[in-house]
Amino acid sequence: MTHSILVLNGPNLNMLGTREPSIYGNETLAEMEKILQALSKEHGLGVTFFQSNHEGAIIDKIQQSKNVARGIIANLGGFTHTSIAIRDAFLSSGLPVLEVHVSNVAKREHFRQKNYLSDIAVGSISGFGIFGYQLAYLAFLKLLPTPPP
Ligand SMILES: O=C1C[C@@](O)(C(=O)O)C[C@@H](O)[C@@H]1O
Repeated sequence: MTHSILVLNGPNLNMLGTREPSIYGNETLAEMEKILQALSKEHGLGVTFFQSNHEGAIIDKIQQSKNVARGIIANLGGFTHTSIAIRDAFLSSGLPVLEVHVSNVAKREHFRQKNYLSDIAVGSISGFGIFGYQLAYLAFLKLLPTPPP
């Protein structure tokens, strides 16, 4: 869908709801998608979803989103801390990116403090569970000009 926000989730985020609930909570990706779809209906800014456990598939999706999506809400999971290639794909797309993390990454292990996305993102939301995706969507409503250019 053109002129939409792409919600892009990386590895292991398909396991939300059952994955380490003490860290990531009990809510699922499907529940998050339902909430954002309702927001999209209310506000008229389209939303599409993509999740992959594969770095190349994520890069392909970002490349395909150039001149199609209006912005990306991205939770890259573990790739946040490792992937220069995904960072490069975002830069090449020219799309505004809002970073989301379900857990508060700043409070966690040292190896999670390396982040290849945050300095090229418009902003980052971390530690609010799946509510973070909602916050990012609302931020895009503020940031993007209406109607689309
Ligand atoms: O997979 C994830 C999930 C995460 O991105 C989050 O949403 O809190 C944080 C990452 O460090 C981790 O590898």
